[in-house]
Amino acid sequence: MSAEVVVGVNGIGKAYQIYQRPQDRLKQFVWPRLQRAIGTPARNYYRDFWAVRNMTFELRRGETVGIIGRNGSGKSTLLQLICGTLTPTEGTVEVRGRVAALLELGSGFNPEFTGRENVYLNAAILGLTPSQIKDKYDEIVAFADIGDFIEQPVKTYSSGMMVRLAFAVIAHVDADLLVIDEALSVGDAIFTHKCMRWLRSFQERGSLLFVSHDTASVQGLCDRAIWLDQGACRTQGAAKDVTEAYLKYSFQQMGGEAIELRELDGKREAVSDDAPAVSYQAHISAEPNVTDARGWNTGHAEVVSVLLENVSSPDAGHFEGGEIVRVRIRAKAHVAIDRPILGFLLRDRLGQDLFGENTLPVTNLAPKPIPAGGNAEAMFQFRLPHLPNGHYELMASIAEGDLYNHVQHHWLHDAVLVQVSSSNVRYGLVGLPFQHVDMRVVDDR
Ligand SMILES: Nc1ncnc2c1ncn2[C@@H]1O[C@H](COP(=O)(O)OP(=O)(O)OP(=O)(O)O)[C@@H](O)[C@H]1O
Repeated sequence: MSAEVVVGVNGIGKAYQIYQRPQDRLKQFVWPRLQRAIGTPARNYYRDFWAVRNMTFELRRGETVGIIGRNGSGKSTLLQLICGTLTPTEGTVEVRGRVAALLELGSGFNPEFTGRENVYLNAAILGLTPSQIKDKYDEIVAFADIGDFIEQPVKTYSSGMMVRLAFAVIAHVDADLLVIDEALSVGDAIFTHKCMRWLRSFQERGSLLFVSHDTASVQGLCDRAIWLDQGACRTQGAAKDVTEAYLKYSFQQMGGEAIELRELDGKREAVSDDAPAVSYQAHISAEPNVTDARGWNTGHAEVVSVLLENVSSPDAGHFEGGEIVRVRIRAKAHVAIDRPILGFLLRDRLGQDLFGENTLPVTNLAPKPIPAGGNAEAMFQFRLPHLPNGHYELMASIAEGDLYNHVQHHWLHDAVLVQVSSSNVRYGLVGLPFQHVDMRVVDDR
């Protein structure tokens, strides 16, 4: 296995023994031994069911690979084979480095132990020494953010709390490979954002295997994807190509035999007709979160308030896509800041950057120094895009310097929490204000 390969899966397969009737299990236990003892050929009372078969692939250092497929297609089995919690019936798996896995909910936890005891147990299983665990314990607990429940038995946890604790542990064990099985979907929006942010920073140094039914997550997070179908690899390749093929297959399955989805070559004539505009009503609320926001600071300057407000009614607290809004960021300089830059960025629940801006376009040529103890306010006015339903975070920061060389003095990941509901935008990251959508039957036979 080359030095760059973190996981090498070679012709791996896992077969389970399936018994037609309960008594066959007993027969299988007794007869083959007896038959061997008397020297007659032993017969089996089960059939092999291959949950995974003939899988071969490599995961390279720094790569993120997504695994998609229908229920029962073998995704969890494959991950367990890679993590070593299942033994392959055939083939080999080689893994280089420390592997941390978030598999089935609660697996790896002893329900009778408290959160604290489970942190020690899990981190030790993952190879940390007791003193390393002691050093990281406070960080793990802060990341999990489950309050006093950390001293309660894990059997009293909600599924969200369980995943918080499990993720907090795997995020602090310096793993080379992370294996994550769908588990994040039970966390709440704020925690999912936090995990996605953490995963994106982890991707810069480690490798990730990620199972999800959500093709958008796989496209957003993964370089490559593997589509499993009935235990076998149906296709693997660039995440975009594989997820598109899977999506087409899923729609085909939903439509049944009555519908045939055929590939289009993209060379069709444009249709241009007058039609009514699409209405994109949605409820968007924005909750300022500066005091509870996560991030970092140098102590030189501080973002003191961030508001997303409707220009026509700033106190309303809610608005719609397509309206003119503004982001107002107020910052205080604790020492003199010669070349301040204030900026913001809106991110979706997967941590994908949707849009943002900073003051460099106006301050790069004409810096506006803030004296020590002074304040500055930046305002960005724009037409709010139409957004799909979901939770978003508005990041805000104050930095010092220029485009290429700057120090971020105060960075708040979630300075404003934005929630969009009842949106008509169903596809993509943002919706466009379509001017015409129409359909007519054209009789050109
Ligand atoms: N212990 C077992 N004994 C017999 N069959 C098993 C066992 N564990 C899993 N299977 C079977 O193996 C197949 C693959 O299961 P697996 O859990 O890997 O699928 P999956 O793709 O992760 O499914 P899901 O998306 O529903 O989580 C399924 O048909 C399942 O019924």
